[in-house]
Amino acid sequence: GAFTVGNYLATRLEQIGLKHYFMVPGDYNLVLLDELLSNRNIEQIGCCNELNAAYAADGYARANGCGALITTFNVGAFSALNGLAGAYAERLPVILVSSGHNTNDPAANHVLHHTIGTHDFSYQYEMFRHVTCAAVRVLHADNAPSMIDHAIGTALHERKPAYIEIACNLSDAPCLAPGPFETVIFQRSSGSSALDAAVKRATVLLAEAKKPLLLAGVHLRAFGAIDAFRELAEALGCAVAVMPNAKGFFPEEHPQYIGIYWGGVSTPGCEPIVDWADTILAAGPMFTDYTTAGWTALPPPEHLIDAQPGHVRFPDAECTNVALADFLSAVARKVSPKNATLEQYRRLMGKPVGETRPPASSNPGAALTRAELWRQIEQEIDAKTTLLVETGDSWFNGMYTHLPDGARFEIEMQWGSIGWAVPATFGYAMGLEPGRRLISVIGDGSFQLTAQEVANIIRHGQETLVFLVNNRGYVVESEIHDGPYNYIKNWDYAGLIPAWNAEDGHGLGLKATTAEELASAIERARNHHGGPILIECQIQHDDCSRQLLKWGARVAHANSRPPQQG
Ligand SMILES: C/C(NCc1cnc(C)nc1N)=C(/S)[C@H](O)COP(=O)(O)OP(=O)(O)O
Repeated sequence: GAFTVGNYLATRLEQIGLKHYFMVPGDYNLVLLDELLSNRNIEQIGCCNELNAAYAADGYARANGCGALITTFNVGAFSALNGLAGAYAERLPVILVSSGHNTNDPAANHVLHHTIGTHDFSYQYEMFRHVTCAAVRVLHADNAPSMIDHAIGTALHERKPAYIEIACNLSDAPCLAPGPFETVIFQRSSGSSALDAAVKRATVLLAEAKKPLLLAGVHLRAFGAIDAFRELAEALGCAVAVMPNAKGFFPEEHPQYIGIYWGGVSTPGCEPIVDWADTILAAGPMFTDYTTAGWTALPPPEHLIDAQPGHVRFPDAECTNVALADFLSAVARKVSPKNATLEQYRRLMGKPVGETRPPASSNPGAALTRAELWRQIEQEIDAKTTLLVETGDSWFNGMYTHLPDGARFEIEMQWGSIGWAVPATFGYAMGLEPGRRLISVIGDGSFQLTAQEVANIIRHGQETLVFLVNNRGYVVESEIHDGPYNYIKNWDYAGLIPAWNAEDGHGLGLKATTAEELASAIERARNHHGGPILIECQIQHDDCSRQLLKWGARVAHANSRPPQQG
């Protein structure tokens, strides 16, 4: 039959590669949910709340390329706002669709439920405009195709979230059939002369350099430039470091890899080489207070070629309208090998050592420590594993965990909103390709924000392994600046799993207070099927990474800069 607005939307969501989308129902969106259900190629996934639905769509987008969620007006969308802004920060194309008021209500001067009780219905749209790259309000069916395509196409081009509001009485209104999909997706391209100019400049600088070095940045994945970066690395033959939120974007077993560059908490031997380089080509970096360890790890501008998603900044010029992948590939074809930085690293460090780990604890019955926990986690990571770490000391412990070729790493360093990890774990696993597995490491403090989404991990039988690090509170905060506010009520975390199982779940909750209890819990996890395994790992509050101590001091110092006088 004729297309409706709802199944126009469903067709586009299917065409951008979604197999699932997340939602919480509400009276405004029930008809839209029916229209979406009529498309059998995409599956409707319920979440416990809309913040979790947004985080799940974020996690799904990390595994699948993009994500979507459906909310009801105001009370649903506003919970999702934090998750949408996080998708913006993390450069993930998450599409939020919120149902809105009936198109007759403004003219009827109605006041409506789920609003702040005024006659202005546009404030939700106004708020979402600030955290999306495109925001549209469909208030007439005629405009639905162009508005929906604009929002979705821009999100995919910009690698940022988009907002689509659809009046509730338009969900099943007739609308034109969608045109060919190619009209929606427009690839990021470079101006040919702009690209030539940028490549020429970079080639000259690299030809003059005696000791160039490559630095991988967080935008490499969002803008499809991971392969181009590797091409350039292998053409140059120089040392390659990665920024903390680009971990895993260059293989850690590659002979040119020299580790994480994170200032004073860099992988041993990495920082001196970055400091020694005379030209650093950073590909897609975000230099922030966190990624520069409180501004202590900023490459000097006079040595820096800063290649961003749409432009390249040189010490003395900026070239715009240049796509990152195009730029890196083109430069790769022009440069000649210069391996001085790699040679120097090998003089200093011998074979790449990465982070040296202490040996297994001599007494397996001793109280579990952070070092032993992560030694055992590292052993679980293989080529099919993704390691997802929540904001907390898990950032630092995960950061220095070795990734075998094929392993992946997920971190939300730019937004850093605790509570992201449980729903993101749910969404990531929903989009995971068959044969791969997910291990998530989540602190007790973060877990308490969105824990209930574990019930949906159980509902869908996802066999995710979750390490719940119970160190009795907010240790990152304690190490930056302690106070009574960093201590929380303890939960029986492993004991929650049977509660969420109820009569039909197959989750497994285990506790580990010693090395041997952890080893046996992991062994049981290997043989558990039909649901997630949550291992509550109990360690001391101050048993944190040395990197957190050093990084925390620098971030605390950056936070405490006095206001500029005068
Ligand atoms: C409270 C807060 N950050 C402040 C914060 C507060 N609220 C939101 C939504 N996001 C945030 N980052 C942070 S990092 C806690 O130490 C996390 O505690 P936990 O999950 O237990 O991990 P660690 O103990 O390893 O730190």
